[in-house]
Amino acid sequence: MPAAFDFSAWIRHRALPFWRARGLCPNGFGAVEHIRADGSAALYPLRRSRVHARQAFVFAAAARDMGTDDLPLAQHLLAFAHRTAASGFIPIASDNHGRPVGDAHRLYDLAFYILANAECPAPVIPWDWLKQALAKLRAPLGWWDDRLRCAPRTQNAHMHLFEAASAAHRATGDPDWAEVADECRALFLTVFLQPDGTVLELFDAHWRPVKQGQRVEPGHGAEWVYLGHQDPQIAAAADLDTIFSAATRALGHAGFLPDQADDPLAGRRLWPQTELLRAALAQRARGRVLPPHLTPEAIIQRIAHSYLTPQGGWIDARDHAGRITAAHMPSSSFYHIFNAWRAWHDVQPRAGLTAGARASQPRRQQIPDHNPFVPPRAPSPIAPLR
Ligand SMILES: O=P(O)(O)OC[C@H]1O[C@@H](O)[C@@H](O)[C@@H](O)[C@@H]1O
Repeated sequence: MPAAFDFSAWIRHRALPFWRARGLCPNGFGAVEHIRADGSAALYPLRRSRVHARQAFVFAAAARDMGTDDLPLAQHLLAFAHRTAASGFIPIASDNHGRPVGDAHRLYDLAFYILANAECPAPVIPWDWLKQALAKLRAPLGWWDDRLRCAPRTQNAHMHLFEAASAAHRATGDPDWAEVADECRALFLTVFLQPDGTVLELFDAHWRPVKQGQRVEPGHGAEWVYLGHQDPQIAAAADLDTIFSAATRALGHAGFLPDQADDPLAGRRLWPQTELLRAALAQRARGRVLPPHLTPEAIIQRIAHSYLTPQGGWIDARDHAGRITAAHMPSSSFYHIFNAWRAWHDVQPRAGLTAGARASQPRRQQIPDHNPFVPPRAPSPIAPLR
């Protein structure tokens, strides 16, 4: 089945202009936390630190892969994120005057600082600063989730640290980042991944799974299938087919991944669907024959019609019955969408390229501006650009 939805045209001509126009603080204090359903930027809610870094990643990636002029914007966002951490600790968030709020120094947020820095052709944040920031969270095995060593410890933060450290190693060739990735990989293979292919989320200080609140997020299983496919050591050591089967066992009747497995009333955010798309692309690249409802073409159509808006925004969450539950579009979801676009176009991470060579090799794709949704779809509840 040919894909009717033009993902590239949507990203270039709808999403990037929409988020450039509305997703940034007009006073220069980073990215907004979300855009409201009426299309207006929400200027007052606190902006989580990860949001500036994730949007920096997206704009740097667009500059690199699509040849857009977004690199200065990415650099501005990441430099702002860095400034909010002038104390040496990454705040939980910043306010609409750019002031840091909290100093938890979360591993999860730091992972996105590292990832965005690696995406830029030259570091915006000194790599040594990022290494020191990580050293503040060092644990006997892995890293603490924040500087207060709050429990439970999470696989999620280490999954994103694995992604970021791998990117930092590709960008710099620095073996220190390879060591960070090695440790996260080992944790995945020996602690997080279960024999039945599920991935547990929560652990105590000694990496024993906690019982209370323990859960399985199939979106994370799907994410590991893609990350594992990109990583020869995981691909050799883990059974990606079993992980893919475990994640897709949770699929609802309409073909969407719920946020949580084993809960018939679980809602479904946008991001598990983009991770399912990446996992399906990985499985196909590995020569697996996918059932019709799990082909990448089928998944992208479902994403386009259930979540993406013609204006370049998104409906971020629906409940188990498909009803819209998100009142706004979080900026943080663009990172997932852009990564899915990368996988869809098989844009591979490029190892061994120097920063200068990367900067001079943007993929200047010519993408015509036409309706990315073919055939025309029902009007979106999101207001058009004014
Ligand atoms: O909830 P936000 O910040 O949009 O993040 C969206 C999701 O990203 C994924 O990669 C995971 O880390 C999830 O646990 C997280 O919920």
